[in-house]
Amino acid sequence: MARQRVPVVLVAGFLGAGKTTMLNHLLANRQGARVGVVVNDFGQVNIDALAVAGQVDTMVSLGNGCLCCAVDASGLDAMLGKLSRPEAGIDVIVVEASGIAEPRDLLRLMIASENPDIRYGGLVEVVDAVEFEATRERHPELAEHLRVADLVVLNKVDRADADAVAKVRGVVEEYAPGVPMVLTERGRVDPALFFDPRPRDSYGQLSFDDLREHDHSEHLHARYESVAFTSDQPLSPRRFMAFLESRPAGLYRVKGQVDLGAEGGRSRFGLHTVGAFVQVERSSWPGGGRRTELVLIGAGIDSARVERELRACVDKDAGADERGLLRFLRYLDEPDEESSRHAEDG
Ligand SMILES: Nc1nc2c(ncn2[C@@H]2O[C@H](COP(=O)(O)OP(=O)(O)OP(=O)(O)O)[C@@H](O)[C@H]2O)c(=O)[nH]1
Repeated sequence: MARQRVPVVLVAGFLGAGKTTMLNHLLANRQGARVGVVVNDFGQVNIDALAVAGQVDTMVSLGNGCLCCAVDASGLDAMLGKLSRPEAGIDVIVVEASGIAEPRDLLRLMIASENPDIRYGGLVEVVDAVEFEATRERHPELAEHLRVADLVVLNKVDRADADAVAKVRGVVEEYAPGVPMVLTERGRVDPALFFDPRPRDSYGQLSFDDLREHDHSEHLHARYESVAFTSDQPLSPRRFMAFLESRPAGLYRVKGQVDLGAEGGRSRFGLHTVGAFVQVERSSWPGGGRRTELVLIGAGIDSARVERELRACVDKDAGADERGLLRFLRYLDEPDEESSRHAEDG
């Protein structure tokens, strides 16, 4: 089995948009997952939630100043390296950019990172629905931030009326066509958008986490859809690649394993996509046999259509399409093969 890489989620957004509020919500609702946090200033982060997870010693403060200025590639890499060590047992790392950090630079650092223990977990841009117009005027670079985002969290919708929210949505969609968007109050996104909860049995003994009061505001969670797809027959590499390359707008994450009918030992393809980013890892099938299992998560996606499109990829003769498979291998993330890439680059 391939080593589990720790996803690194980048959270960006202008001053006061609600990044820290969202981070605290994630910490309070992390369902057993261990969260590593990198922020400039811990002042408002719910340290209790981290303390409960026993992660205090692995927290890394950047001190004063903007994250992008404070770290060069090796600086952030070193920090991520510390947090992603298998011994740290962390399931997800959230990097909160300061109000003035350039998300594009962070994204570059992430994509260029050679740390084998991490993978890109998405760039989330938190947008203040009330202040959107004012922020846009003051910071025209907001357009660029939205363009590179994998997910837009349109926050503070409780403070804007429906017309105003619709208007902001329209502008965001213009700047970031096809980028999934969730509407939130107090940053209450569903943590499953970012990371997977830990299976109960991996907790071991009853932890503080089990005793803690959880945030039961389920109904306030931003809505998203999740589609599970399985197939005992292999998928045609060509058709599956076409599906990946024209993923429906709104599809934020795809994760799982794919059987493309390939022969040989390491023919299980583990797949992670977030936004436009695609990462494929190769490993052996476990004893139980081969089977495609995918979970697709998005906001405003047509689940029936996604399932139909995937079903149409099923091809019992998939293994015969060696050329198609070779093309798919471009996505492979291995040191001696062409590494994973951002779809924009290709
Ligand atoms: N009404 C309302 N207030 C919110 C919401 N989200 C956050 N706030 C408030 O907005 C203020 C700013 O939120 P923060 O989470 O600190 O924002 P931030 O993006 O981390 O801010 P910086 O770190 O300064 O960039 C706080 O007073 C929050 O309580 C929301 O959805 N609705």
